[in-house]
Amino acid sequence: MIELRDVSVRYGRKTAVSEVNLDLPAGKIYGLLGRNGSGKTSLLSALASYRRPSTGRVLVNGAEAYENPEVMRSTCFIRDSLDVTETDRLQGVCKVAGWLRPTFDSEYAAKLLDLFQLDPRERVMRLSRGQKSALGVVLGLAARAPLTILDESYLGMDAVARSTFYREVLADYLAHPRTFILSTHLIEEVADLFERVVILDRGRVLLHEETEQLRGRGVTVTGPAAAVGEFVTGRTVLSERSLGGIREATLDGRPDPADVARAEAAGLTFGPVGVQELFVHLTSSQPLEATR
Ligand SMILES: Nc1ncnc2c1ncn2[C@@H]1O[C@H](COP(=O)(O)OP(=O)(O)OP(=O)(O)O)[C@@H](O)[C@H]1O
Repeated sequence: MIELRDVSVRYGRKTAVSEVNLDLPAGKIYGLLGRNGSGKTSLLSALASYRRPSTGRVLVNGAEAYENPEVMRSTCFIRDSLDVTETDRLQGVCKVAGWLRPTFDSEYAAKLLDLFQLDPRERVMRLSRGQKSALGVVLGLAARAPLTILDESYLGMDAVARSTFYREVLADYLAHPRTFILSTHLIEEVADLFERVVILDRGRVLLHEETEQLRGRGVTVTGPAAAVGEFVTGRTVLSERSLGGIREATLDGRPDPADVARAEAAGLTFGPVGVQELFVHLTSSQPLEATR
């Protein structure tokens, strides 16, 4: 269990994280979402003991995390800067990771390098942006750390590499259950991985809930444009799109079951809502109003 108690992170007069309280039970995949500058990296740095919170405490299994060798050994934090020697070859980087971390699986690392088409003899400084991110994912997954934190680890990766990344996170999590925290701006493509979602907004926790519960906060309604227009009148529409005479609207909140039954009888269909749409709605100050 990871507990954050009144955690604040300040840089001089700037408060990046403000009195955050969170309980994160172990053995789940968490998605950490938030707009640019909302404090995700600052919070993760405190969580990973890379930074002492300006106020408050981070506890891992009841023990103070900061400068705690036991906690640091069981935590792997992959961030933008990667914390590796630029002139090293990838095979050397993996070797060092193996020396530093007893749980590091060198065979799995070699398999992942191959999956991401990374040449083990290449030097870190010669990698492209996306390849560097892939190396971060290799190090993060092969570390098999009980707490694995991947901070925007997809940056620059192409669609194939990202899909490999998500597939491997899920497969390796199922084979070796542990706690993952992934921060991302590519919400929809990764949302299915998350068991729980934490949304930060201007340094504060706006929401922490099961992904399914979050999806249940809204509903999509699809059907003939006029009928959908009639149904959404007076309701909050998060987004909508039309194709030919068909319109799909995403609504905030769950309509009354009797209204849904009547609408279904009239040919409208209802479905779950996307996490990204809810995120945009919850973190932007101007939701769309219902229109006919
Ligand atoms: N070293 C620093 N010195 C001063 N201010 C900082 C520093 N690092 C971050 N900040 C500020 O703290 C706030 C939170 O930054 P942080 O990087 O934690 O946000 P983020 O949610 O990770 O953002 P993004 O999604 O854009 O990466 C921002 O306003 C940022 O300008």
